Amino acid sequence: MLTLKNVSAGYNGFDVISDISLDVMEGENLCILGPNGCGKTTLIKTISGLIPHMGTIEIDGINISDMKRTEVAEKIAVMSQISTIYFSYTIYETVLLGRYLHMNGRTFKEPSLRDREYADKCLKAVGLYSMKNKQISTLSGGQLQRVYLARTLAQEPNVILLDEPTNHLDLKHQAELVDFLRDWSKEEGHTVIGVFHDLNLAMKLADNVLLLDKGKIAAYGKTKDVISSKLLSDVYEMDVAGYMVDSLKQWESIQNGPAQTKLRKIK
Ligand SMILES: Nc1ncnc2c1ncn2[C@@H]1O[C@H](COP(=O)(O)OP(=O)(O)OP(=O)(O)O)[C@@H](O)[C@H]1O
Repeated sequence: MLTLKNVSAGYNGFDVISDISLDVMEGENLCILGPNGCGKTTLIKTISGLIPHMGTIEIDGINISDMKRTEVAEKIAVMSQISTIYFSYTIYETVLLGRYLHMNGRTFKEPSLRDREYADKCLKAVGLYSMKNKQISTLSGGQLQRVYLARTLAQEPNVILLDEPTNHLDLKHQAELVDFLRDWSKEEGHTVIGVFHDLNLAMKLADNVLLLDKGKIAAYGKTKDVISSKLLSDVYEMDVAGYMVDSLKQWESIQNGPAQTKLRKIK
């Protein structure tokens, strides 16, 4: 569905990612992992056509360099990171912006019944329907992140690209997002590619993992194979599995340990 062949890209004439080749199939969840500054966001920006690249990126066999930006946007949607809000729209209006491509020249003020129904469907999917008339400037980081997810879904893309989509979400909403993305990716014609720092979430979501190190592929393959590989610890320069097991032991000791002194609720 999405193929990269020997892709390199960067800024001001310097490559940040180089020689990236991958093949993402319909129904697949691919997680991109790697330490800070290794080029994960740059790879997402490259796939979405935001920065120029060398090499080939194809979607359904068509080179994205031969497609108009609107044609790429019909196939690929990027769930943006939270940025400064300059204009305050309502949640509903923000999600409706995701319908722009489907509006065929109609203005933002006159969405069709289908546009409105689809925006509502996306709002229900992220659990924000009941507050759809709130201004986005009044939302918490986690709520805003869910609005952006709804806007991305409203675009009705085949491929969703996510850059650290869970960084403002509480534990429950992280788990819900991962479940949601897994289900969404298994619908016909869908694929999810996401950057995650949380390896546990990546393990829950990913069919395959791409591990980046200094802009190059350090490992690429089935999630279990990449996560269990020694390369993971080499790239992160720490004993990743040991760290995870230690954390788990602490949780186990809490679960199995003696009753804790009762904490008083502060009123
Ligand atoms: N707009 C830009 N102009 C110049 N250099 C940039 C730009 N954006 C990123 N870089 C550089 O490219 C490199 C990779 O950055 P990128 O944001 O892709 O990394 P990342 O793996 O997503 O990092 P993190 O995990 O910290 O979010 C870094 O050295 C960064 O300084």
